[in-house]
Amino acid sequence: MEGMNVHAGQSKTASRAAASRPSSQASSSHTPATTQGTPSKRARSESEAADEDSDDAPPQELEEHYVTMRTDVVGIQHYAGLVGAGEFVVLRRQPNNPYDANAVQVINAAGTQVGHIPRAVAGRLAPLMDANLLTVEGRMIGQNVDRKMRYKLPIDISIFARASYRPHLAPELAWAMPAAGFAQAVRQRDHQQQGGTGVQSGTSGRAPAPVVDERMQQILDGFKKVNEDEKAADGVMAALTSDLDVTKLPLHPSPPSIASGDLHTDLLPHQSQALQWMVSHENPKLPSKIGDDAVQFWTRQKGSRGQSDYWLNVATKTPQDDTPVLGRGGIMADGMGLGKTLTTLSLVLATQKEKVGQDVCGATLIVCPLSVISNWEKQIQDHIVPGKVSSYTYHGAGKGVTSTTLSQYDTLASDWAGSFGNSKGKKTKKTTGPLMEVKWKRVVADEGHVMKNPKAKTFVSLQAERRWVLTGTPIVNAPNDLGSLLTCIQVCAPLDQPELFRRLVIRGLKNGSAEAGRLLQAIVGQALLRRTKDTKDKDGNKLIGLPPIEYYQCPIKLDADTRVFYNEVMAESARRFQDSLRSGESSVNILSMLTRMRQLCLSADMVPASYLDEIRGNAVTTKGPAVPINSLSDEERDKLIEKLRQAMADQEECSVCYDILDDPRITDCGHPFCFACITEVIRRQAQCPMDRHPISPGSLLELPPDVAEDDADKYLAPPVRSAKISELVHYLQAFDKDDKTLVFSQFTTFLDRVAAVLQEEGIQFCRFDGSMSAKKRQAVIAQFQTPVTEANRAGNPVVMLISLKSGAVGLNLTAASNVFLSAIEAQAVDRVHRMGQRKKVRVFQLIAEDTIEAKVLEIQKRKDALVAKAFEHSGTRETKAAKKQARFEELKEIFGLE
Ligand SMILES: Nc1ncnc2c1ncn2[C@@H]1O[C@H](COP(=O)(O)OP(=O)(O)OP(=O)(O)O)[C@@H](O)[C@H]1O
Repeated sequence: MEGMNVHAGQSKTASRAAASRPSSQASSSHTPATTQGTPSKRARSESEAADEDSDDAPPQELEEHYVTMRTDVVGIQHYAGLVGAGEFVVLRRQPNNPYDANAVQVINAAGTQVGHIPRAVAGRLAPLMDANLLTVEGRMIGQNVDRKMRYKLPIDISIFARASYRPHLAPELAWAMPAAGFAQAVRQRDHQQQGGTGVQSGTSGRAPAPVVDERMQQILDGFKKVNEDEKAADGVMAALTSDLDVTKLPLHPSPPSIASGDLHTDLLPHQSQALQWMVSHENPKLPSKIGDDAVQFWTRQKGSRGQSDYWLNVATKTPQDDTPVLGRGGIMADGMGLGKTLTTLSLVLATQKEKVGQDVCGATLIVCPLSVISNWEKQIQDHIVPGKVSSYTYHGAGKGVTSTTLSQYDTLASDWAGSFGNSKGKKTKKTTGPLMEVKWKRVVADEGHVMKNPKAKTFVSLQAERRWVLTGTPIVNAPNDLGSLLTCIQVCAPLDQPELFRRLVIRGLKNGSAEAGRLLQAIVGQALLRRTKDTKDKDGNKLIGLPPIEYYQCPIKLDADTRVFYNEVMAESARRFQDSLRSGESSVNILSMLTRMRQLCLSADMVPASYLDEIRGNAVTTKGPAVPINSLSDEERDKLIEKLRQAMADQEECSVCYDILDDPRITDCGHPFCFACITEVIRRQAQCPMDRHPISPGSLLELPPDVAEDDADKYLAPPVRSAKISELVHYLQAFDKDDKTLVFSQFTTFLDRVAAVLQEEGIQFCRFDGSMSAKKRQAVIAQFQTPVTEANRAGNPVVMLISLKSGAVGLNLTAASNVFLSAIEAQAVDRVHRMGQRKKVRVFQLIAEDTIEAKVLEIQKRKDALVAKAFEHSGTRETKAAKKQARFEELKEIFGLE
């Protein structure tokens, strides 16, 4: 989506201060007809789309630049808003203006009104704006920072709209063209379309350098690649942070330590530096005099001729009299395993005596994925002297815990669902409950890169003095990830507003503007600290000494029966895929075929024998009426439940939204969907999208409440020895008997099968997956992290079977020195290759020869991003249409159809 030149007509820039977008889409006599869709259903603006899960965004047509014209902002004398030359301003419709129903307000980046657009211009623009046919943006040419009495100020107004509207809109906008008398603004492409700002990295706004230097080029090139290749993100981060010499960061003068009686562990130097950096970012100070470097982009400026000094935001060019409010916090983005948890706990200790504002409690709330909660508990236990920090793990309201009780702890750890309700219905955002009632001293989002809407919105709605995001991967998919993090920490306002960030940074980056790159670099310099395992200290040593990693790729030969089955499935799948490409039919079935082929590579029995018939279309399908679930036999019902459970375990996608099943339901004809998706389908056509079987709300079945934990073992599969499982066991038996090993899989059903064989072989193992409670997870990790000794050998697991989805982030599993993976997943390897690891780490990839696995690896080498997306079901920021297109391309490649 970021790649699209879609601009918001009603920017959110000023939304904190004032009104929201007019909801009416009043049709007007100016509304042109179009043969390409109804113009009144204009592509949503970026700001609208950003309010929702971007995956849900409908396909959008690009808006393009139509015209930039120069006019005035009038009525300046009536309003308090100050503007600087070059400042981006918001043009907002004001339909309730008592003097002019067509009024268009001009609002500065700080959200204060500056004036209006002249009545004649507004009269032309308003109907088109109301009909959502175009987007109008303003950039000031004049300024009133000197506060001299003025009635008007020149402004450039740019109009953007869909390309397909041009034949109809162009006549409507003829009045804006130069020939019609309007002075066409000098077309400063770099400014108008690329969001130029004139900001120099980390400084107080010198003139932009005209040439793109090498490092900047690296940033820009990197960003072009980030969408395609996650690995490029690391390079971009390195380039973005290269301005800061991290070796020169000051140490904390008196960090919590063994000597101070607070910790059992002394901080490493890089942690002490991080602590000092965090403390200073919680207490930022505005520049004390004119000429001092900008802080969060605010500089002091001299007022002209007897006027008092004022503040100028050098990024947005916003001048103001009021002292700017600086954000407190930042993004602690040290690479994985550098000890961000202990650094953050030290921040809690080091600031325990700091004064907090009125009504603010002294507690730090840490919000993180469920799998990471136990890590916080464990690290508090391991590193902090008992009694120094009071901590509590919060698993949700309803247990009688009040906000008053919560606010009395020093730290609280909570998972997202625990804090804010689970996400039944994707857009749920719970903004009530005890956590929302407390004014926190500090809120911390751990593994903060998982924060997308609505999580980010919920995090933003927590009341806190200081806000932190901890993440080892600040850019996951796109540069806008940094914008989202900025929004979460509310630092560098008003750039923390998504709309402005997109306008000033993202658009420019997309167009290769060095100025936008410099602005981003400056934002990173203000708000983010990042070192990696490869960063060297001032003596040239790595920050943490880690043993080496060795990677092994091990080819596996499928057994003869599986090979025959596999070849048939592959041939049939490729044929079906080709058919679907020809007919334009959805690729739904093909995606599940892909999953089936991957399962065949793991263990043939994961795929039912009837599967070939099913994909050949020979399976009997019921075309009778919708069957109410309560009329099914127990046996039929159990079968459906089992099928749904399997779909969940395999992380199958919903065939309607192409996303992981959310709040799943299974139809009586046996197809799983998200509840919201299938409900919408039923509303429209009451047929199963997979086989056209009639369905109704009554023919949907949901999973019964969670299986009791202790029953989990009863799901052990029969001990089937596929080629891959046999090879895995062979390796495990060859390892030193005290070596510990992680076996990752995306399919928990595969882990079931491995478990059965390990049990038969007498190899001690434990499991870690999404079905386990936080308590059980913590117990399992503690058990696995216990080194093997003669005394405990009997009950000490040497293998952990771990689900990739729930175990790849945030865990400390340094007891293991071997890792088995299907694809090299950096995050999974980082569970083991981190501080505390003493042995050499070996990473094994068991790849079934001449299969989709091998093919994918081959592609991976050529086109990393393509494969990453096909095999990972992690959400991205692509629109649904873009995602679908990308998948098609991936599949074509995998099936050898290109
Ligand atoms: N100063 C220290 N001395 C010894 N061990 C430490 C120190 N600081 C942290 N550790 C240990 O290093 C390991 C990694 O720390 P931590 O989990 O905080 O990393 P992280 O930066 O949060 O990584 P991730 O991004 O993967 O969550 C933990 O086992 C932790 O206990």
